[in-house]
Amino acid sequence: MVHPHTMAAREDKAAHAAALGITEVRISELVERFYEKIRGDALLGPIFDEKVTNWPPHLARMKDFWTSIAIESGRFRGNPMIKHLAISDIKRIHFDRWLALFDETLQEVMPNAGACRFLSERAARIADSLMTGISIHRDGLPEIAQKRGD
Ligand code: HEM
Repeated sequence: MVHPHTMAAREDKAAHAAALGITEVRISELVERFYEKIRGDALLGPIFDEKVTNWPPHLARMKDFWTSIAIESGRFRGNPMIKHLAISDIKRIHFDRWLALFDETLQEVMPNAGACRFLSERAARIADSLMTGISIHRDGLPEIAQKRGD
């Protein structure tokens, strides 16, 4: 049985998405257009070209990912941190460019400012946590290094 609290949270999420006009069709459009821009981008295109050899499954996963975030939890099962740790030389500038293209696509696809803001904030938060994870993986925790005196 699904726990009643889980059920309530699930309904809240679906209701929130519906109120903002975030639908599966719009998420699908968002993902398709966003990765078109990414592939044509001078900074990000080459990174994706190297890693993604088969686009349809990647796009399907990303649709599941955004559906999980915005409409219905549990659609996506994956490990974004591991995937991004495996990209050498990924830096803040890449995330900033990624977020700029994402925001641009939101404006084209989503029906109102509230939907754009919601998805933009979620993307920015995830980008920050990926970037933090990548920095710690590379350089260790600066506070700990300081306490060690190195
Ligand atoms: C610097 C910017 C970024 C680059 C270059 C990048 C690149 C990639 C690459 C190459 C993959 C692996 C594809 C594959 O192996 O099939 C991937 C997967 C993924 N990315 Fe990113 N990404 C970036 C930012 C983000 C951000 C900000 C998010 C979320 C808001 C995100 C969400 C994901 C997810 C959910 C996956 C699938 C993970 C999985 O399958 O377990 N990415 N990304």
